[in-house]
Amino acid sequence: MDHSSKAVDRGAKLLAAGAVQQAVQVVAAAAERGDPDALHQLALWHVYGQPLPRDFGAARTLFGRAGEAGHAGAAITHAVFVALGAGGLKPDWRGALRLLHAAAEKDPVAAKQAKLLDAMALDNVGAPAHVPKIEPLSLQPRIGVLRGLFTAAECAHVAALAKPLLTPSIVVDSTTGKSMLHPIRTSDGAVLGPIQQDLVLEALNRRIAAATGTRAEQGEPLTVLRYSPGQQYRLHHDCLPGERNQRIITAIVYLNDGYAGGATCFPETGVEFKGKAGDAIVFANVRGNGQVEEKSRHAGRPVERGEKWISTRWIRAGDFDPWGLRG
Ligand SMILES: O=C(O)CCC(=O)C(=O)O
Ligand SMILES: [Fe+2]
Repeated sequence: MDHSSKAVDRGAKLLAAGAVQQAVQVVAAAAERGDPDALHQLALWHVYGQPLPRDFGAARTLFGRAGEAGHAGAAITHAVFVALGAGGLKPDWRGALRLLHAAAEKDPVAAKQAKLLDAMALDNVGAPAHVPKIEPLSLQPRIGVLRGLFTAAECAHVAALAKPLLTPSIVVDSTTGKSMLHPIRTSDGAVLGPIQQDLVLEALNRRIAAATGTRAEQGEPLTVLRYSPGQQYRLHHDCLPGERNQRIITAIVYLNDGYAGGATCFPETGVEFKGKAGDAIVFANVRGNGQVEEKSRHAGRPVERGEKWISTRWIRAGDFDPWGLRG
């Protein structure tokens, strides 16, 4: 958030100085007086679990109060929390839409989201009425294409949401503790988790779930990657070593086209694919018996000219809720 109240600024300074209790007191007192930024700050602290205990139920209530007090971003996050069932409440898609439409009356950002959502044919639980059929590229392993899974406007929306959050793919070397370039992936990336996302993104996540025959709860947060010329994703497997709740399916939506290079390829199958903006490639990372499918190894070839934008959804075997958002 660009602007914040005096109390929130003071709280940040106190926190930085190690005066944790005072920081919380100052911000909580302002929140009690109805300061929207202070209410929002308390909500975020309950999400981070620092300096307040992690509590998605409390965060949800505070986002709601901050939104009602006029904090536009909080109203949007509140709608997402309602849709997701954050804090152990029942997911409520209709309720979330009502909240967003109410916010849209005053906030142009919410209005734009509402417009994108209004253009989607969704049922009562936010699932799409129609999804494209998977066109097979390979049967063993299963690799297929979903043409036009996202519209051009939706692709632009996802990219715009991620853009300010993109950071270079760096990893910390476990022996030296130094940051270094990621050895496998050289793109810039952003993870659109519950507090970065909006209802449009949630509807798209539900569309990916419907199109892959999975439940949205199985999905990791949507990740956006941007490759500049020379950047690539070297040959890898999406399964995680030793993971019990494995990444069984990957769905990659191409958010743009027109760049040179950058095809997605599966060397062990001969499949090489480059989608048009809005197309998705979907593939299985495990076999029918749940064992890792080695032939699903793949790479994003180096981009030669222009920028390549994709969003990836890694889909787990079971529900994925590492923060206990749904209680
Ligand atoms: O950039 C690509 O085409 C591949 C991306 C990828 O492998 C992934 O996101 O898991
Ligand atoms: Fe991958």
